[in-house]
Amino acid sequence: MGKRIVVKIGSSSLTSAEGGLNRQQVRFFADEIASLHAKGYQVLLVTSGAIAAGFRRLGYSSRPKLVHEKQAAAAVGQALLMEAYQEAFIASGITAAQILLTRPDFSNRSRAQNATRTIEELLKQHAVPIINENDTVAVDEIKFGENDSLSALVANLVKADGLYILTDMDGVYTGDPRKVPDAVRIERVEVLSDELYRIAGGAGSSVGTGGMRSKIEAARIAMQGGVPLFVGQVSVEGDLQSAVAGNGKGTYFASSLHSLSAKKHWVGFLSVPQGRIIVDSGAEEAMLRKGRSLLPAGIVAAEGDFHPGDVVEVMNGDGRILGRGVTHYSAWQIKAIAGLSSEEALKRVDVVRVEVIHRDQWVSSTIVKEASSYE
Ligand SMILES: Nc1ncnc2c1ncn2[C@@H]1O[C@H](COP(=O)(O)OP(=O)(O)O)[C@@H](O)[C@H]1O
Ligand SMILES: N[C@@H](CCC(=O)OP(=O)(O)O)C(=O)O
Repeated sequence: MGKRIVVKIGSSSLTSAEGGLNRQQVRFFADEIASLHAKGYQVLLVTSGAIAAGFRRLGYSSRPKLVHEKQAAAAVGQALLMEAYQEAFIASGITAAQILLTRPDFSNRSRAQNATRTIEELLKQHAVPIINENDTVAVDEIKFGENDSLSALVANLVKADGLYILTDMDGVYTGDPRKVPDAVRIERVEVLSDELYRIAGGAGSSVGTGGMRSKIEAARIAMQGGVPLFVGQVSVEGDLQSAVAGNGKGTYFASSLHSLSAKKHWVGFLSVPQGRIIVDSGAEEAMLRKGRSLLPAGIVAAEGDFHPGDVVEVMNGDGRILGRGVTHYSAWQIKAIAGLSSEEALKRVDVVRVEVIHRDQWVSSTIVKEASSYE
């Protein structure tokens, strides 16, 4: 692996269940990063913990649930978090820099370019960019909520050589080890499978948010962006170096051979879907396994009010989201042609092309192999 890496540290590694920052842990991680920095690595840190660090100080007895309460807690906690990191990094002579991002900072081209330029300049000056979601302004529909996906998008944005998602478990197990005692660790993942999504559960602690599920989603984003990743634990001195060297306590994910085009990356990870199209099992099979476009015959129904050119989610009859794509039909046009042959559909509505979603504008939400084989 090369020398530009993104390290993500979760709330569960930095804070206690009762709320409040564990400064010793902050110092520990800063020292681990400093020793890589001293070896010439460019390190970007994506850190969670603002809400968990701030809620008690603000007077809540447990992690708040309502959005505006979490935002208020984050406003307090983010300052505490940065203060602790600044102090810890200064001890190693490293300048830390705060960067707060929201989803539009990735999806809007000029904002993404601005963020990239700032990050490149910080790295050039040997600083460590410390990134978190801008919790106080992120509105619900576009919020990451957990930082796993954010860290994967950052890794793709800066074309990192590796992403290291650190958590309180030493890897992805065949079941949540807190609930399945005989679960075993998965050492290496070459291709994501439905099985992996099934075994990855939610958060194990009261401060963590995404659990293993959001780490698998982050893996999908990074792998398809061409970035290999590690999900695991760094708990004693030297663990981060071992992880970077390839013998860490965790699970390694290979990057996909064919990374997604910029357009597909936007459709799959950055767009905000405007509605849903529900498809039958034949269409599901054609789209997921055979890399085909979605045709009117496979459509069951449409939900939401969307227009041609919008991004929509595609769902099967069991309520499972299969992926996202750009629709060439509006919601009402879809209602008029659902289940019809292509020939019949073209007689009923005036559209530019018969495919409802073309395979070139579609990203499957599960299996990397199929998704990238469409390229
Ligand atoms: N298959 C699995 N393998 C390992 N951990 C799992 C699995 N499924 C669920 N988990 C849970 O995910 C938790 C880590 O996620 P989370 O609490 O969100 O941490 P963080 O704050 O570090 O992001 C673990 O503590 C564990 O209980
Ligand atoms: N941006 C939020 C992240 C919330 C969170 O708990 O994320 P994570 O620990 O990565 O599951 C914060 O700093 O509190």
